[in-house]
Amino acid sequence: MPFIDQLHAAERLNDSLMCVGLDPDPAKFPSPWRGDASRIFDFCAAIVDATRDLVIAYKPQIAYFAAHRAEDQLERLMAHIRAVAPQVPVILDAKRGDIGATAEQYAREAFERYGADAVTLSPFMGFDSIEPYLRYPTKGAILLCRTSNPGGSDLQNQRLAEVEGQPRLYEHLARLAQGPWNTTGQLGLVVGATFPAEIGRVRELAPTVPLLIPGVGAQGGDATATVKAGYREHGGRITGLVVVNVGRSVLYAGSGPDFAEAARRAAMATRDELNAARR
Ligand SMILES: O=C(O)c1cc(=O)[nH]c(=O)n1[C@@H]1O[C@H](COP(=O)(O)O)[C@@H](O)[C@H]1O
Repeated sequence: MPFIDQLHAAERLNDSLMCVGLDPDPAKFPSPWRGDASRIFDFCAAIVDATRDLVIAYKPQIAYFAAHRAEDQLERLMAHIRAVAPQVPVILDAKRGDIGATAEQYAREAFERYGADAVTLSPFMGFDSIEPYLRYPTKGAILLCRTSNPGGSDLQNQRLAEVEGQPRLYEHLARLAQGPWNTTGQLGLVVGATFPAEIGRVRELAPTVPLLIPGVGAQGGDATATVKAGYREHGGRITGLVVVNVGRSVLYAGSGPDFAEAARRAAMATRDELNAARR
């Protein structure tokens, strides 16, 4: 099933707009496992087991695995998610961006080695750096557009004097993703929850592209404002989907042996808050 259909199916199944970001940091693990990178799989698997009926997607961030030489644990985690939550799509957060020949290898890594359903990409190098991912016609490619970090404004908010109407860079990207770049219909855009006005602007320019929205929770973004700005429904059908990522506020909700139950409670509260904002 194509990535975007998978998102819609998981949204219906779990009544959820919430993605749990799997960013395992051994320094923050519960006490018996604290500091132990060999427990990355165990930690993430416990979070998945506790939240698999509450999410629209999972988003493992590859750096948290690679930094600890734990790619084998990421492979095991991908297999675990497929086994216990087969209807939940997995977005590999890798933020790749390189020339076509190298991008082919990154695409192979994301989709064939890890079996991800979608991958995050930096569009800075242009369409030919995105195109190799689009050769996998059912896979998602989610382009950084208006990121949640303060420095996101440095480039993304600049106006493009050469383009008619002088849109900002992120606005230009939103138009490309809605239109000419979306050759497979499987593109998404990353927009930070820390900039709700820009979420609304991206939604205007890209009315049907799913938005992956990180920044709720630890980065201070507001769940309700995020949904109001980006989510759209028409005649009982979702026309503008949002996939709202939460990482640390769920993963580290507890620090004792009951960490998975604490994560479930935090995840439930966020899912319910997101749902209340769309009803
Ligand atoms: O692409 C992303 O996922 C991403 C884009 C962005 O603009 N901001 C952002 O925080 N992220 C990722 O989203 C996650 C945020 O985690 P928390 O701040 O702990 O909820 C991290 O994995 C970041 O790498």
